[in-house]
Amino acid sequence: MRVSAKDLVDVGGVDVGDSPRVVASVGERDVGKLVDVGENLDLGRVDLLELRVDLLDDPFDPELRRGLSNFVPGVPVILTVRRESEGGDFRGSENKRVDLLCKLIDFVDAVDIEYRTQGDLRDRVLQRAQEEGLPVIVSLHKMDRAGKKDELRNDLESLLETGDIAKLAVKANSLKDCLNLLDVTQEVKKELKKPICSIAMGDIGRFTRVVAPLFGSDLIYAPARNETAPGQIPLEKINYILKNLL
Ligand SMILES: O=C1C[C@@](O)(C(=O)O)C[C@@H](O)[C@@H]1O
Repeated sequence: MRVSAKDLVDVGGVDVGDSPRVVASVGERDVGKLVDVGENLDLGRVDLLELRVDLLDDPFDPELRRGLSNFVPGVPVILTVRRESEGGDFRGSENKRVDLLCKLIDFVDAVDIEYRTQGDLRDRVLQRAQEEGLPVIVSLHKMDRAGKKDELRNDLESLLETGDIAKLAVKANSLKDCLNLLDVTQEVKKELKKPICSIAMGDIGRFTRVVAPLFGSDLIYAPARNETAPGQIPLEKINYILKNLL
């Protein structure tokens, strides 16, 4: 296995890899609302922002660039244009999606690309990010299943071979799925010491969103306003739990 990721990854001045970071995920239908979320966000404990551009009614809205520049001063931004098969809402072709990612990369601090993106298109994003000196989160979303431990381990290792931060989000259909994911997260973190994020989506997996950091997961995604994935816990609750329980 050739793991190229560093132990600690700098996302716009925030280190990812040594302690859990809270990512507020912003999913709005238009740029005006997106800017409004940015202006009114109670930062509590928000380390990073994720912009879910695929959730905009018009992801190509020229106003978006203006909205993105200095979105929330001081808080680094991750760019995501999620494809439909992995829980997103982007309706155009894969070429268009990758074009958009590459165009908007100038305005952000990190980019998220799905591992299963067609090879040459994925490489385009990786190369563009490298040119800009930006870290890449390589993500894999299994929307209806998790898989056994071996599969989960392979998934995390493949992600780490491809990008700087590995993000594995799977649908938990049983408590066993959650335990497997936590177990594998702990093992991979212990062995490879690389930045990873593990999430069990859905109601059954909800608790993993706050527990996974205890097992070595480095990112906690929570909605800035609207839920952007099944089973997310509101940001205020995440903050409360981090402050009082973890
Ligand atoms: O990949 C992820 C994680 C996520 O799917 C979640 O389950 O919280 C939310 C998405 O916005 C983000 O891009």
